[in-house]
This record gives sequence, C-alpha cells and structure tokens, in this order.
Amino acid sequence: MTEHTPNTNTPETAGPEPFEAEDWIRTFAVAPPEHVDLPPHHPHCLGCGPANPHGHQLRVRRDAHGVYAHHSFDSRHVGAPAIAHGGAVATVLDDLFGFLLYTVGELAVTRHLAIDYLAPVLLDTPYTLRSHIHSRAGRKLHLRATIENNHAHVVTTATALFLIVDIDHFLTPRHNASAATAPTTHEDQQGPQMDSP
Ligand SMILES: CCCCCCCCCC(=O)SCCNC(=O)CCNC(=O)[C@H](O)C(C)(C)COP(=O)(O)OP(=O)(O)OC[C@H]1O[C@@H](n2cnc3c(N)ncnc32)[C@H](O)[C@@H]1OP(=O)(O)O
Repeated sequence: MTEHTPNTNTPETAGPEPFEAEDWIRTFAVAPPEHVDLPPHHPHCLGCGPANPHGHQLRVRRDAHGVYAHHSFDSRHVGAPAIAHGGAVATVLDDLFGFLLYTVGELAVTRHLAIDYLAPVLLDTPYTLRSHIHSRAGRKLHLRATIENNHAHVVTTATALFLIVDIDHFLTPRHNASAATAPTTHEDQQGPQMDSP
C-alpha cells in the first residue's frame, strides 16, 4: 500500500505572495492587442502556465469576438484510449474562459461550468477553441465556448458563469475558502436534483 503524502504548499505550488499578487493582478487591467499571445494567468497555471510541465500550456489570443486558441491534447491527457479525458477538456475550457478577463478588465473566477461533450476530442489532433462573453449582469459574466475540429465540426460546447471578485479574493484565499457557505441551487445549474432517500 502506498503511503499518502500530504499535499504541502511548496514554493513551486503556492499562490503568489501578496506583494507579487498586486503586480500580477494589475496585468488583467490592461487590454492587450488582438492576435498576439495573451499573458498566461500564472507561470504555473495548469491551463496556460509555460513553467508547468504537467499543464496544457495553452496559448490564447484576442480577436474582435472574444478569445481563441489552437490546441492539441496529448498522451498526458488521455482518458479512454486515443481520446482526451473529459476533465482535461474541462480544464482547458475553464482556462480559456479565464482569458476573457483580459477583455473585461476585471478580476473574476468560475462559479459554474457546464460542458456538452458532443463528440470525442481526439489526442494529437488540432482543434480551435473559441470563447466569448454572452452577457453581463452586474458581477455575473455569462460566457460561451466551443471546440471545433479542422473540418469545422463543433465537438464540445461550454457555458460558464464567472463572478467578478475584488483583489482580496486572491490576497486572502485561505480566509475566503473558510468563508464558503452551503451551495444554493440555481436555475442555470441544469440536471435533476438527487432525491432524498
Ligand atoms: C483573475 C484571475 C483568473 C486567473 C485564473 C483563471 C483560471 C480559470 C478560472 C478558474 O479556474 S477560477 C478557480 C475556480 N473557481 C473558484 O475557486 C471560485 C470559488 N468560489 C468562490 O470563491 C465564491 O463562490 C465566489 C467568489 C465565486 C462567489 O461568492 P460570492 O459570495 O461573492 O457570490 P454569491 O454566492 O453571493 O453569488 C453572487 C451572485 O451570483 C448568483 N449566482 C451564484 N451562482 C450562480 C449560478 N450557478 N447561477 C446563477 N446565478 C448564480 C447568486 O445568486 C448571486 O446573485 P445576486 O447577486 O443577484 O444575489
């Protein structure tokens, strides 16, 4: 039996220190030009961090509609043979949504993510990912995304609700984690509710 090792927060995996976070967060207030690589969320971000060898190292650009990326999943992301793991696909889409924040100029985090896996996402196959802001209502950003293959077939669609947060969300993440309350059911969280026994 393998001994369980606690996941300690090493310097490599820890979030930015408060003074670094201030600089980091400022990058989201600047709208970069279209068709050039946007900055990664963080050097070790699982979705886009160039320094994370386990990550997807997604490279994302803006256009007039939102953001887009060209991406291939590989053997690190396998689920069923030759097919990308659904969680890996979700990771990339969540991260892609996070790049829309450069077009909003505000900080926000995922509150709700829903994905339709319309067809298998194949390994070692080029895809185009696109995301845009469907609507905004106060702090609520309703977002949409697609993954399309080279034959213009959409294989995955996703929707997300991101909620705008202030800088304290990142400066005091442990405090915020302990402040979480019981989940509420919302209309856009689809699917049947579990029956009580
Ligand atoms: C900027 C840097 C980004 C960098 C990285 C990007 C990486 C990709 C994105 C991510 O992975 S982010 C990481 C994963 N997400 C999180 O860790 C977030 C964890 N959740 C939280 O910290 C809190 O739940 C959150 C800050 C998002 C919200 O807490 P709040 O207490 O501020 O919100 P609240 O629960 O009061 O809900 C605000 C509003 O949204 C509504 N709402 C919440 N969930 C909803 C839902 N599912 N559908 C519809 N409405 C919803 C809610 O009813 C309410 O409406 P009203 O203002 O009208 O009353």
